[in-house]
Amino acid sequence: MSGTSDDCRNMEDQTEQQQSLVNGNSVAISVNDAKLSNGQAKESPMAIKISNAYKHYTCGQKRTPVLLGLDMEVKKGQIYGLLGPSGCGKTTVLKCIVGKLTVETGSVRVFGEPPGSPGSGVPGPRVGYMPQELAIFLEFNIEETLTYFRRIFGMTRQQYEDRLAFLMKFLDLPSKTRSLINMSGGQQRRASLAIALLHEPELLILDEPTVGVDPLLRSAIWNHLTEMTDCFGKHCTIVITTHYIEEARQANRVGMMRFGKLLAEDSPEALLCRFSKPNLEDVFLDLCLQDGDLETAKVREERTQRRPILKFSKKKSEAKPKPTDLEDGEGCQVVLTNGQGSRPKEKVSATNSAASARSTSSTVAKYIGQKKPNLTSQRVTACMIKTFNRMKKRVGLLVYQFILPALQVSLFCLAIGQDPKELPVAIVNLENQGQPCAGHPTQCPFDMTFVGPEVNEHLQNLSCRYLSFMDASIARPVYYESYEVAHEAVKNGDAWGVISMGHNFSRNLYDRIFESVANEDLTTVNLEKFNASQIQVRMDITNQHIAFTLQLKFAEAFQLFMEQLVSSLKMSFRRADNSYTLQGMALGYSAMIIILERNEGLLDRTWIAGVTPGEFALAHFLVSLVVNFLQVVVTLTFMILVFQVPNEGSLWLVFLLTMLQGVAGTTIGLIISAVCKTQQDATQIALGIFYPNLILSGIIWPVESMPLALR
Ligand SMILES: Nc1ncnc2c1ncn2[C@@H]1O[C@H](COP(=O)(O)OP(=O)(O)OP(=O)(O)O)[C@@H](O)[C@H]1O
Repeated sequence: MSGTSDDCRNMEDQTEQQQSLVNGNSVAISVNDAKLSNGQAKESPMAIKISNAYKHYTCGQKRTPVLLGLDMEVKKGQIYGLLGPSGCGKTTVLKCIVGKLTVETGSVRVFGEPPGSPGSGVPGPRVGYMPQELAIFLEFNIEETLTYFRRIFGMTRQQYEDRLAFLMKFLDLPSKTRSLINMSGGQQRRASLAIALLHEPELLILDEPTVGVDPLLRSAIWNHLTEMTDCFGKHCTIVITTHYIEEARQANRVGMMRFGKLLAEDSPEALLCRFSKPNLEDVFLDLCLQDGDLETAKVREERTQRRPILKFSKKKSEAKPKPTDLEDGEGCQVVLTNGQGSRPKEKVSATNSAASARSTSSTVAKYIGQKKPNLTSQRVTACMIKTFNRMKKRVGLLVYQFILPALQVSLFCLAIGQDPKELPVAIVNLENQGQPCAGHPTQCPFDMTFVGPEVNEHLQNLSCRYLSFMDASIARPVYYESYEVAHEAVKNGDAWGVISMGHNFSRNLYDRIFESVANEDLTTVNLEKFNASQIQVRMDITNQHIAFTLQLKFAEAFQLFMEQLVSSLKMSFRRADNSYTLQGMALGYSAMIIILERNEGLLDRTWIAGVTPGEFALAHFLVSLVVNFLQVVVTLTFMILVFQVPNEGSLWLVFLLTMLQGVAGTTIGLIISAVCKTQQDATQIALGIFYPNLILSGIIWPVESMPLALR
């Protein structure tokens, strides 16, 4: 440990102006900012100002307080190190700054405006954000990743090429075409940092950027950050959180945070001086002791209750926490460590500092002061290209997108809508003593004149002729000698129904037809003969679909039989038309897309880069439209060309209707994606929607049979 009282006195001269108290009304000025001009301290404009911020998270019934009257000030051109133990609320503060979260009481101002306000540029190109999680497209390579953000930020190709070359060298990244998934954890974090640095924003928000980075590179990163704030009229402001408290010695100003408030905020030197400690960790420990070390969760809870979070009082004096008294720094000693974590002025030699300076001078100025430009189409295009690229990378998804619909249609056409096969049907033909009809003629002679059954063998055994029109591949006849036995077989499940015809079926049917032709009035037909000429059908309707199919087949056979018979009698007969409607529902693929991006942290990054929810949704909608178009083409091609499903109307209307179904599916998918946090939730909701849709759509049962309200 070494130090001199002269050093400390110099420091005190500067820190007199700093007043680094959390709730101090005096203006805080960092060491680097305390430049004298005409003998007067020139105050840098404020980049970030957080006043009396309160916030809590709600998880079910549980409210977790996170910010408890936080005050924080960051001036333009500063590197601000936000330090504190895990869970104290650092990330929450950063998210409030970039506009991802809002505070419940108090205010947050970035460049003088609330984040998210129109024209503030935050979220947008004025800010570069590196979240704690990786938040990168792992299936992309570095170039593809940075190109996505280049499009969002509207950088020219030349600017991008220069910056890419610099970042590759500076961050020691491997080949720009290597997939991120094949990189080490440290390389992935550096790629994530490259995204935040790409457009050289005015405000850089870095949430633990040096985790998993080796000391040499960590030092180079700090060096670069320092250059960014030093070289351009102090326009670039950096807020950085880190677990390595000592590396924050290189910041212009540090805020020490605990339990949702700042215990102290000042330059590292001033803090070391005031507390007479050799390092910032010891300073933090001292501050914790002052704040009430070993403060248990219970004590904290009590403190929270004393000062309710949802207090809308504007009286700052009531809400602010007790300031840490740093005023007693008189006579303190500046304690210098052995060069580790020295101030920016004593830079650690950066491996690529020259490259850094070159690059920054060539490109930074182009972005400084740039407000959120009106680049809607550019950002939508960026999101669309990114989504197409992601699809291209995921072969499985591509298969899902285009091959699955074709497979589904094929399965649908093969498995659904076909007639059931080989259904046993009990036949009781008493006219033929219950025996099969082998040997009986089934054809009427051409141009036969009706002369009566006695003299025309072709009109005998009409029961057999009727049975000959039955499609045996669907209704397989099983002959029984009595109705009772046949009925028993149906009851036992050996047959799906009974067709029975009486002893004199042909004669009675002939008489019935003859008499109706002669009298032109069916009501005059003898009732006994009428009954004896009927074909009796009794069905097992436990499976309604099979029962309906068989009834239809029996009716079709009867229609054909009568058509032939009546035409042989030179009578007219009108045949009814059949129609078959196939209805399908397209499933939108989009239900998972937003969830995946959100869970990977990519969505936040995209928001903070300035893409609005509307632009993001539009991009996904347009991509879905293209996907739908191809799906519909594949589906209709299979249905119409391969499976020959008849289309009686306009093909364009069929195409349009199918597209509209796809659009409906996509829209539902986007809504599900927006409201669900996990893929499991989305799957459950999608399934939950599917069944009511299926049941109410009329596919299974006609809508006409439903209660009016359901229709
Ligand atoms: N979405 C959330 N819902 C409920 N609680 C949350 C949520 N996000 C954070 N928290 C809680 O809020 C507190 C502060 O979290 P935050 O991430 O801001 O801490 P941190 O200081 O950044 O921690 P670390 O250094 O470990 O990243 C923690 O107790 C955390 O569990």
